[in-house]
Amino acid sequence: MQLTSEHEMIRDAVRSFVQERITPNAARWDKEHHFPAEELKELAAMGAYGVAVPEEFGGAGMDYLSLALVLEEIAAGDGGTSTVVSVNNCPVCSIGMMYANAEQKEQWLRPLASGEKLGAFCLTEPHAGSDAADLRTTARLEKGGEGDEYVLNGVKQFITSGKHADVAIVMAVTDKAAGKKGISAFWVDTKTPGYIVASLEHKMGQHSSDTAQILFENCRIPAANLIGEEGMGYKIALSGLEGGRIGIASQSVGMARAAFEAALTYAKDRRTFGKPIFEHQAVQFRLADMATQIEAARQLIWHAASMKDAGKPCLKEAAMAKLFASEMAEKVCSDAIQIHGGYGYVSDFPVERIYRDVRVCQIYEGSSDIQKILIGRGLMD
Ligand SMILES: CC(C)(COP(=O)(O)OP(=O)(O)OC[C@H]1O[C@@H](n2cnc3c(N)ncnc32)[C@H](O)[C@@H]1OP(=O)(O)O)[C@@H](O)C(=O)NCCC(=O)NCCSC(=O)C1=CCCCC1
Repeated sequence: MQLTSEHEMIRDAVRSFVQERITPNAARWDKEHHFPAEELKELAAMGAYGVAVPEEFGGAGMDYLSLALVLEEIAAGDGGTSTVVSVNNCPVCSIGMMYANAEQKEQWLRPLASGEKLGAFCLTEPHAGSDAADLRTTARLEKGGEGDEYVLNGVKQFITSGKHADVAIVMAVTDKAAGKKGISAFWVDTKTPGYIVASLEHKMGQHSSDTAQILFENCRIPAANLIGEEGMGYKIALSGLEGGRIGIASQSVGMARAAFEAALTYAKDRRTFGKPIFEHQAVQFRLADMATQIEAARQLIWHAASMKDAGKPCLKEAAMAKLFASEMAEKVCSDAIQIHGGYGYVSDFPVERIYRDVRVCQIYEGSSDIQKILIGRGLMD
């Protein structure tokens, strides 16, 4: 698949920004666990927070293919930064586009898509990751007084941007007896009393993005914050994850590309047995495999994104892209370390950090095994 000149322009604009403002800082952000608020604001001003959201709702008015390109470029500079941007686009803005009513689009979607506010997605719980329907967080409707309110109680785990987000989409049980159909989705202003950042995870990588455990303790929100209708929350969450998986696949390709480019540069420079190691066929074959795998993943992503842009169902295609790209990226980043030899294992070279950053792509937004479940189901259709 080929890009249009408009897509190339978007990619090149983000690439220039990333090379200037993100790549040179990524190692320091990793060491200092620094959240790049300033650079994220600049990305937001470029339209990166709501790439596929129409301009009438504050977005950049582009498409999912553009979003894939934007996320690949950001991830090539820094994995953690791309995760923050990815979540804000999908599932957060995509859920806003698909399920918010007109008032909610104004109140919640517009500031998120324009980059005025940052979003988080609260689905996972300490005991409910892959089995996402097994939620215990509750939302109890209380009528009267100042107006009808939902009262949220429970714990959410591994929440990207949980500390820095202004807005969270939260899935909670409104009718325990109804199982999957008893889950509802809500907009929550993170300044609401009872939204508590309980702790921050100490992660292997992606230190520039925060991952928090969030406690909901009698967190009272207006009943008007319900997204869609009661009982629609699980479906809302799963449909948001579909686009999110294209995003995670794209960031996997971005990180793999960065590791590959570092390995290629190193291989041309480093000499053994009287010549650059690039000229040893064992190293050249490894690089050839890496380049091929990256391009194959990219094409799967562009295919899934184009289907989404055409309004076609693409659950299977998004899962294939996410599965292939995240598995590929871990292998490519590992090979990039191998080409660097001992230097690949120390933090003087970027591949050590990129390998730590990319590893989680096989786990979050649905592990590789969950993607296989979705692909398998798609084969039955
Ligand atoms: C696939 C799965 C393991 C099991 O699905 P079940 O069989 O229960 O669900 P099933 O019966 O298939 O479906 C329910 C309803 O939902 C509709 N629908 C599904 N997909 C879609 C879709 N794509 N579009 C529209 N509707 C959809 C489905 O039709 C059904 O509706 P109906 O009741 O019939 O009216 C699911 O639980 C899953 O996926 N886990 C991984 C969670 C998981 O991935 N977290 C990740 C948490 S977030 C995360 O990790 C992050 C990381 C970093 C960035 C931010 C987020």
